Amino acid sequence: MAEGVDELGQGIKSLKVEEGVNGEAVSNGTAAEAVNGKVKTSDVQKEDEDAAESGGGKQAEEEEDGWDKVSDTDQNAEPPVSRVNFDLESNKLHKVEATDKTENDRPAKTVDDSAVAPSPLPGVDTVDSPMVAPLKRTQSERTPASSTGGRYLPPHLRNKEAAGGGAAAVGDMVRRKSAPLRSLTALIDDHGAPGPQRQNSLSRRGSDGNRAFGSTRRAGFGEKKREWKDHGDKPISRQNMNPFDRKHADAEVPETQTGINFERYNDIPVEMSGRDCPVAIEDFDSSNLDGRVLKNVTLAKYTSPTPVQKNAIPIIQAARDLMACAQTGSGKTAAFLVPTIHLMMKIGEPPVADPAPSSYSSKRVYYPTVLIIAPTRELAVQIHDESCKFTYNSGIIPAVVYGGSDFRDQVRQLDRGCDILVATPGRLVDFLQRGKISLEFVKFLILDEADRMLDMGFEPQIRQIVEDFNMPFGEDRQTLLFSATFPKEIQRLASDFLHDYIFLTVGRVGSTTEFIVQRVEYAPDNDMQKRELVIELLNEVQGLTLVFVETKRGADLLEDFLCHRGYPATSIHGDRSQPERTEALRSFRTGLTPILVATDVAARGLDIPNVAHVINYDMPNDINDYVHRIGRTGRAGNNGLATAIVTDSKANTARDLVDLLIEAGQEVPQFLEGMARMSGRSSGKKRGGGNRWGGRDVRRSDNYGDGGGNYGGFRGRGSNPENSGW
Ligand SMILES: Nc1ncnc2c1ncn2[C@@H]1O[C@H](COP(=O)(O)OP(=O)(O)OP(=O)(O)O)[C@@H](O)[C@H]1O
Repeated sequence: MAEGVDELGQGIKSLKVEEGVNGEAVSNGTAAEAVNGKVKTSDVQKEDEDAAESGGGKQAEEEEDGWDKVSDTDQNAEPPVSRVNFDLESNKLHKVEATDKTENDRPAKTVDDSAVAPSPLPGVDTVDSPMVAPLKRTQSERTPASSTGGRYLPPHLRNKEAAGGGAAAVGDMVRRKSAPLRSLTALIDDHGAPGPQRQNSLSRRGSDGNRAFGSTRRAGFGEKKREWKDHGDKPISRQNMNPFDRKHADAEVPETQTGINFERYNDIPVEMSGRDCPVAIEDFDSSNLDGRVLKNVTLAKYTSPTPVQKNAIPIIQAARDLMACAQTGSGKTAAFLVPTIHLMMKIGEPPVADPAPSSYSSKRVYYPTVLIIAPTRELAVQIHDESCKFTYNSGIIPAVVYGGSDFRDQVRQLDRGCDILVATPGRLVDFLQRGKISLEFVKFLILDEADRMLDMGFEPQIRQIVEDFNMPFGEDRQTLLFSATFPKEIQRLASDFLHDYIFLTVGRVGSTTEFIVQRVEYAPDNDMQKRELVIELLNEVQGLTLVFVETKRGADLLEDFLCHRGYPATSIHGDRSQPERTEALRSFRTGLTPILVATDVAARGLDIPNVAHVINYDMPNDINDYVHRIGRTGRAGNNGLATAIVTDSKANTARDLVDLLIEAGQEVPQFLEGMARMSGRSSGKKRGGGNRWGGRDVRRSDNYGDGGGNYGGFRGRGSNPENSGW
């Protein structure tokens, strides 16, 4: 039993805590894996997402077993939990009756099949049928043995070689209208006057002969541009609401007190590598953005672009694939949404956007043009909300699907339109396997928090989504990867999904912003002492405070402790139901409960204004997680404070932390230096020098191309030698 629990009373005593090494609480069944000589927590502890919550398909569950089964075990093993809630009004603690979390909190996995189409049969031609054909290609269709001649082919080349055979055949099966075949760049060329940067870039590229313009490859959009329809009186819920009207959404959330200080980013170093990098824009007005999009940018009160936006917008407008790395809170979401929506306006609606009028939900298939994948539900919802802003009054309709919510509700939402689909991987695979969503007309694939999406937890599922469900590839799809961190090995893996991409860094890859003051405190491996330290820190700094812990149970315990001591706290983690998670975030955002105890489920992407202080109660084992966690404060050029509590059992993190602090110009306490020396692990190379954080474009350190930033003849994993003139 963890120390300090007794004092919390009977309700808390019933909580069971496993003791790990050094008495540290660990989640039941958690697997710790040694990676590169350091311990990396399993994805269960990270609990990022969908995990066991992808509502249905057996295969989806099996796919997820590899990285979430432990979570199931954890839940099943957990005894009934009593909670103590703090009532702000009465200023009292309430003990809530014991509930069996296993039964009550666990999101339903089963889906009412009556609401969805039955599994499609192979070989059904659905040209005139509202029922969809199987979207999943078989292995033999993807990689015909004859086409490979028995030699090993990396996954990205398999698709290409198979395109003339199995893949194309299956693609034909699901094409609902006989649209002329157009590549993405041909569409953009035909359907809109390109901006100056893109013209330059495209003509250069054309003269290089590196990319097949006007390719006759199947692309699904017609010769004739179909404008995005004005949906008039159709009930399109979110579109009917003004996303800029604070009345309908987070009206209770105070406006950002400190304002946006993006001019503070102006000195930040920007690096681009790749062939024919477009010139950065200076302001939104000179960006040649579609008028509707520009209007929405103004409505969002974005007066000038952030550095990542200045550089990413013209790259995306030029139809180039992009791997972009920029610091937390620096505006990456708009950096990919704004130009993508601009291009959607240029190319118009795909021919399948119209459902057959008589189609019932259960038989309809949804064909997004843009697919955005994010690791957590909350982040998916946030990106969807941002999409609603930038597509306002454009006729383009964003939708979001994520685990832990009712499948049928999400199907109903898709009925209103699904031009931009934001999804978490598990629920998306579920929809795909049920044939409810087709990726055949996806022109833009965006991975937010891309390094997380491609790490060992999510990568198999992302690969499955990209390779097994008929999504266009190569030049028929534009792929955009964004994150604040991009470890080298993930960069290498990511290039499987990219085509002749540009690598953009704003600031150092994986660095923290200098607007965040970082402090490090030593504490013994003793929860009681750590908790007292947290109380001290809470007394010291007023304002919204986010406290990160390692385990779900640890989050519950700390929340209860704080409430017991009269501190208004709530928590968010993977064992809480979706309504509980949503409510916890809302209550934190609005300041009703200004302390949020969270696992890594809240570490990435969440944009909560005015978080004053991030406390790492448990240091994460991976320094990249630390970067994302502390990035919840100091956003949009504002100041922030982060305090890390380092214990002896976390000495393995000391070296990376020291390097990071030095790089960010922060004070390094002596005890941490000592710990770093004692831990016996030397970082070897300096951060930013192409080390494992991936200080820069991995293509440079891997001796690709000429190494000088011009990769005209660069041959990355994602490039097809045939197309790139090799
Ligand atoms: N050009 C701009 N002008 C004003 N505000 C902006 C601009 N771009 C982005 N913002 C705001 O800055 C905040 C941070 O943006 P965003 O969430 O996109 O950051 P991020 O780089 O994706 O962070 P993270 O790495 O944590 O995901 C948001 O509140 C967003 O609305």
